[in-house]
Amino acid sequence: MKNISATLAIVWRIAIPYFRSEDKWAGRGLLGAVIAIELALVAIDVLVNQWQNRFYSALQNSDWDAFVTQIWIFIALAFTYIALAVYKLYLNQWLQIRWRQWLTRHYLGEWLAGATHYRMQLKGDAADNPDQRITEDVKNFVEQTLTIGLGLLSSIVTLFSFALILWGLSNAAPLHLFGTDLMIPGYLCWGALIYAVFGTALTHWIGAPLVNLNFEQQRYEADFRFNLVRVRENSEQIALLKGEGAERGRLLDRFGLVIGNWYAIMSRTKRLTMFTASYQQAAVIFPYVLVAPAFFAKKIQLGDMMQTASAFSSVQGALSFFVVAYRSLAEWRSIVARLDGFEMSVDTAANLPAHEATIELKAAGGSRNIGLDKLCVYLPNGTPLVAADGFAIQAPERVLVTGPSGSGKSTLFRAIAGIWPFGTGTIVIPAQAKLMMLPQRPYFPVGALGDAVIYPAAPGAFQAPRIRDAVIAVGLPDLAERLNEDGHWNRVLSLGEQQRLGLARALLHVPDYLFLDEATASLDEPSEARLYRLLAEKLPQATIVSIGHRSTLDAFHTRKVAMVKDGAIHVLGKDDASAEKEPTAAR
Ligand SMILES: Nc1ncnc2c1ncn2[C@@H]1O[C@H](COP(=O)(O)OP(=O)(O)OP(=O)(O)O)[C@@H](O)[C@H]1O
Repeated sequence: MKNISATLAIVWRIAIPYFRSEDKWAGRGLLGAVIAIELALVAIDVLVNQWQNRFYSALQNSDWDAFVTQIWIFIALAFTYIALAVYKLYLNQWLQIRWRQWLTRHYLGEWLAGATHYRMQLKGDAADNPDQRITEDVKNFVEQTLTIGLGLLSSIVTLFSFALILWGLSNAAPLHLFGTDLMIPGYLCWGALIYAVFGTALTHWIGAPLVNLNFEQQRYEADFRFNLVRVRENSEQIALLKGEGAERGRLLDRFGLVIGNWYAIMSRTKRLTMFTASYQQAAVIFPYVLVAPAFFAKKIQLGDMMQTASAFSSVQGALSFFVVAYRSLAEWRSIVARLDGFEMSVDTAANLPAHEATIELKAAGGSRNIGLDKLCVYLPNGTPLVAADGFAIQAPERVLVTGPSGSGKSTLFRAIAGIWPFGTGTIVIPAQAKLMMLPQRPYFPVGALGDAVIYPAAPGAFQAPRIRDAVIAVGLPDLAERLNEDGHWNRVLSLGEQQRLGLARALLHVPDYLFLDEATASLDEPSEARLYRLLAEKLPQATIVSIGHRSTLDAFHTRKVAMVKDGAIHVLGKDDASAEKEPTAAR
């Protein structure tokens, strides 16, 4: 019970914001219409139930006129039912797509706000496969919440309407046993109730493990899909390393989990279906058994008996809502749990400062320098990695940061970019300063080459000739002619070409601070030198901070700072490797 109310509270928390959003009137209107239709359909069921009594009585009495009248009534009821059923589905689907649209935008907004998506990864796997949560889980949540919610409403209304009818029929057809009438008020109602409670309890007992099994199934499926995507993304590496055998093994291992869990679901579902199917079959005959003695004793007519059977099946059907919907409920609960996990993970990542020791990022007016004060950057598990104190990057100098692999150079850049929260101390950034980070492997969204180069600016933000000039300037005249061509550029271009395009991106965006994290490491030394000279010429005001291992880079920087090991951590510029100097090659 506690579990159910906790799940319902989560459903409420996930569902309600849409009905308070800017689309609330459409959402509420559609929901109201769908509920009204659902209730109207129950009313038609009640009318059909009463019609059954009249119809079978007309048959039993061989009354032709009454029979024809009942046929006309049935036609009218049937047409109304068809119209309502069509619009029930249509409006329901309409509501589903609007709700899903809103929820997807909402989740995308939260997931892609700041660096939340990145921080969620840093904090481990509270929400595995966010892609699945934003696609399938949102879709299924909306669909199933409506199906289950409306099903429940319809069951409750049906239950009360038909319980009243059944109560009346119980009095008209008293329980006739061993030649005597037993006056048990509403005995048909009680019969249906006992039958349904017994069914629900047994269903829950048999089906409870399905909730967890469904949760696991979705996780295994998503993991399998994710690993297939990774193979596709890294297919060149895998082909070069002849890793196909290893990949096949790994993928089949993951698929094995999908299969194993599926067998568990099958076996559990088989047991559940065995019970629910038997239960539903028994429900067909049960009401006849209850009223047959009264019928054979000629206490009631055929019409009464048929109406009773139909009303009983409606009451029993409504009471058995959980029996019938158990599998969907189990799936729904696992979807709700997954969305809840996603929301919590987004929340934790977005509010990391509230929970952990975090680096304070300060925007300073006036100064054009970046300052690192009493800074200690940690790994996500809390291990200190790199420290810097009283360190300033003075605009527009050119700094080369060197240090052994794994000493924390890239992580320090991430901290300065504001996406690495773990640590203590302060990073002061000039207010309004435009920072740009260029990694060794730049990211290009799939699409037109021109749009990929200017990313993250929106398509059209730069005039085509400007983009062309930048691409030519970095030494790619052939690509400058293909700016409108669509492609997966990270896959098509060589790493050196990608790095050149990364620099073209920097030329277009004109940052105040440009951080190059081995961003030219795949170029030969003369090309690297040419590009550094290009940066000096085109971005004279920019402060450039590079990470690199090549000694030839020295010539393009005014200061070289080393990461020096101090105990377990590295310290930035503890004893500056070289004094300030003029960059020889930039002159
Ligand atoms: N998300 C993460 N979770 C756990 N550890 C991490 C994470 N990112 C980086 N590290 C660890 O932090 C250390 C520093 O990594 P970083 O990439 O900053 O090194 P680096 O000095 O730039 O090395 P390189 O010169 O090889 O590029 C490494 O030991 C790395 O394994």
